[in-house]
Amino acid sequence: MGKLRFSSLFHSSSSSSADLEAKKQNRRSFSALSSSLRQKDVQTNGAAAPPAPSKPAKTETSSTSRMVALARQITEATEKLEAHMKANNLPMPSFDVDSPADFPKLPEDVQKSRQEIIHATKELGLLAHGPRESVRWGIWDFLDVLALSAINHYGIAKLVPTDSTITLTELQAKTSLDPINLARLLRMAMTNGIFREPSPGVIAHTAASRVLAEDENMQAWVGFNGEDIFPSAGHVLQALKAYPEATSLTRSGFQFAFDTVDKEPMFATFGKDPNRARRMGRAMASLTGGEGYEPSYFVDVENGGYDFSDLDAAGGTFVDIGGSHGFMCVDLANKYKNMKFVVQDLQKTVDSAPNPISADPQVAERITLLAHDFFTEQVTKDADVYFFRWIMHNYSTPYAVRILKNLIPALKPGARVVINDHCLLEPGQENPWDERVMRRMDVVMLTLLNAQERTEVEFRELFAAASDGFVFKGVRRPKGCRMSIIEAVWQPEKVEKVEETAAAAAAAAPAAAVAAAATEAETPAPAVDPTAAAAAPSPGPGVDVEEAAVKPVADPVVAENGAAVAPAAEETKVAEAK
Ligand SMILES: C[S@@+](CC[C@H](N)C(=O)[O-])C[C@H]1O[C@@H](n2cnc3c(N)ncnc32)[C@H](O)[C@@H]1O
Repeated sequence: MGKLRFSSLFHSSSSSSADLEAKKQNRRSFSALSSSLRQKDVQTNGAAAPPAPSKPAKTETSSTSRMVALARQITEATEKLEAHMKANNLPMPSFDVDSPADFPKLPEDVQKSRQEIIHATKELGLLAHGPRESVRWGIWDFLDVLALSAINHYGIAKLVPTDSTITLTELQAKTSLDPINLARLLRMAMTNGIFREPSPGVIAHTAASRVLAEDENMQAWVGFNGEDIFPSAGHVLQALKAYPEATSLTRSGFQFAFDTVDKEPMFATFGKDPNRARRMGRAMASLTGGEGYEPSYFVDVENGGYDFSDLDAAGGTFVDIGGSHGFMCVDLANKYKNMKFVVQDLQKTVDSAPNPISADPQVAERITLLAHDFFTEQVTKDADVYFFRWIMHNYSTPYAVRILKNLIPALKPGARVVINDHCLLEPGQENPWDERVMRRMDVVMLTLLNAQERTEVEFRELFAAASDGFVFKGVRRPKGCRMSIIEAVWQPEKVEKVEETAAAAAAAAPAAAVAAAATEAETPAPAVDPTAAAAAPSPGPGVDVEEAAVKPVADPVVAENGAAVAPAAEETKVAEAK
């Protein structure tokens, strides 16, 4: 049950191609299963219909008309956006230092126009550059990161007054950067609308550089990207060459960049450095506070969020695993007045949560914070919902399967497992803005953690790999939200049925054939996870593949904030949480 039946999938392949296939499957999904499921999923999963596919790419000969079509689209969409802003007395977008840093929440159709402008200007720009020049200069984008990262590191934005200007010489006196390097970095950033130079040698803020001066979470976001992700990205090729399967938490670009290969996962490194950990925490706050990620999308039923009315009527229990400081449970408890909530996270996170968790006692008394490591068996038994938000995408398949398996001993029939994460659509199905963000996030996950964003098929396979008892319910996505709601329900009778069928087949088959089949089904593919291979002898027949892969790093360094976390001392029953 729940074992990855690798060898049966490719028993006819040569051993080297089988190795390769096993590595691929361990990383992303089980491709043979994927292709057979893909068509069915589209028809049966109940997910919100994907947006209309973008127009097929035009051939070179029609690029002139495409350019004009894009220009018209940009004009129309811009006029629509501007009309809305004017009609509502909203300030027009501008680089001016006093311009608002964010758009207000726009009606759906106006937001769509805004997205069209962003996408069509990008496409038009690419066409106008032409293929060769686009590639030549596209690869230089890392220099934008370098300039912004240096400006942020030296805190230059905070040294520039918001209501006047400053000369480069004056600015230099306030930093250790000499005027020449200061000027070249600033002028590079100015090509992206960050700072301006109203007269030679005189620097002033734009709206964007002002954000950098005033928004601490944005400073952390730039710092985390520039000083942690950027060096890691520069080492991904090295990591992939050394460990092409790219599943281990201790062999990603991050470890190659910071000399921690086979020593510790990124979160453990951050756990030893409070400043770096704090910066990442703030960077995450910046990200998750951004457009399309607000927790309200999950709560707002009218907009496609999750409706817990039935559970509320029954006084049910919701467990937020890796729930940080419990903000999602606070939002839900504000809406649902009878449900109980358990927020589980690592000890350090639980210890730093606000106390009380809400100023409203009716909310606070229904929320329990509990130290629990999700790489150990679930301690809150018989809850109605086990919820993971921004968790699964931090882990490659072997780890993610282990996390799901750890739920099983606590699950009652009908228990729901709800994941709130990105869910990748087929290329061209996603709206272009979200597609860009999500594809980038997928590669960030590879860079730092050898982890990944997933498609619906891959989520389905994750549950299937954990146990046949998880019945996949599908994926849906609240309107305007970038995160999807992925759900499975625990139906243990399914496991029993599968086991009965297997037993009946065994009884009917000749003993020798059954023995051979069993060996084949349970023998893991070679080298499924390099961490396992390095730390333990190759697992033999009957060894659970994911277990072998996860074990060496699950204890205890896998803890995301780096704490060496002991499993919770005692089991917590739902009753205790009430
Ligand atoms: C990316 S954050 C997501 C937080 C929250 N769910 C949200 O939606 O913002 C991951 C969370 O998982 C917690 N975490 C990491 N490893 C963990 C583990 N082994 N057991 C429990 N929680 C863990 C972290 O402390 C952090 O709060």
